[in-house]
Amino acid sequence: MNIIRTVRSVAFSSIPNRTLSTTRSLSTPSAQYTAFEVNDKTGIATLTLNRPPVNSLNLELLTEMRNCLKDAETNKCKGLIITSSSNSVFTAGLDLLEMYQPQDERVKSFWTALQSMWMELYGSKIPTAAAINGHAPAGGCLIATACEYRVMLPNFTIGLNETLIGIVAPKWFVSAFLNVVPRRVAEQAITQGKLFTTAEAHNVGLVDDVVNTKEEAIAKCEQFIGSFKNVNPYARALTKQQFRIKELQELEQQREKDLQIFLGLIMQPSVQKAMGIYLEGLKKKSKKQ
Ligand SMILES: CC/C=C\C/C=C\CCC/C=C/CC(=O)SCCNC(=O)CCNC(=O)[C@H](O)C(C)(C)COP(=O)(O)OP(=O)(O)OC[C@H]1O[C@@H](n2cnc3c(N)ncnc32)[C@H](O)[C@@H]1OP(=O)(O)O
Repeated sequence: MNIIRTVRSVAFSSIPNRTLSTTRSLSTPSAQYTAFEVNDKTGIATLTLNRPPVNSLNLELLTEMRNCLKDAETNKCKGLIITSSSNSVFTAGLDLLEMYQPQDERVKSFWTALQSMWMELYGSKIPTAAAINGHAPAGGCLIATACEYRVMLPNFTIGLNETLIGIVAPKWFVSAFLNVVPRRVAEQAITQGKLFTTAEAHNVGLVDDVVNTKEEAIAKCEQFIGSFKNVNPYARALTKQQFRIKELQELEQQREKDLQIFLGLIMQPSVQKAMGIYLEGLKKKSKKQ
């Protein structure tokens, strides 16, 4: 891949207890919806989702996320932090327009890219952390739970709300959720399509910490990644794999079947109708604001 390296100085003087540092921006020429930077001092990469207004995950954004993750691993970064450029939305989840009245080839590529992105993030060798600085419904929660650590800002929401849209969260969405939330809480919440407030999410273990600002969230993620500094990275990666291999193998072996189930479900007229109504509701709400 053709990686452009630029060196960009970032003054951290406004952040207490931080020495001046630099970040390298590694970005592919086509990067449109993401910013990817590596802190030269800590070796930690930050992937910022930047697809206004709500960072909904379309094929291009998913592809860019995969490229960033690959860059972080190839460049032997100490860890990866995922965050958002928005002040109110981490990501609104999958771009509903990819699934509503979709084109055949595009929707297949879209779902396949989502599967790949999830497997690469969930199974990543390097430590991963989510600085959730906004709402994280559905696919947003999927990305957060694929990471090893989550910190969230107050008064936002997170969860798997698919049933409220008339769609079903696939098993692999649920499996990562189950890593952090007790089974009974998960079953009730996901069948109800519940979105947890930050405080509720913290209470059930869906997020590990709550802080007030994005800077504090990034610092918490750095702290988490830094906690592995005395751990052999190879031993760490293999140990992580032992915890996650089952879900990864399950999806890898069922990829085609999972795609066909997805297509079968979203192409049902009743599902298309429910999605259309949901989208319309979002648009009406957006116009009122
Ligand atoms: C056995 C089963 C196996 C397989 C199953 C198969 C398939 C099903 C699996 C499919 C899985 C899907 C997971 C998903 O991620 S679906 C997406 C779920 N996301 C949501 O429900 C979030 C919807 N959005 C919101 O609630 C709000 O937008 C949000 C709280 C995030 C932000 O609110 P805010 O007030 O800041 O913004 P809005 O005014 O609401 O929105 C601005 C514009 O953005 C559009 N929008 C919002 N979300 C989406 C989205 N997810 N996709 C596309 N577009 C979105 C919204 O319509 C506004 O548009 P305009 O009016 O400005 O044009």
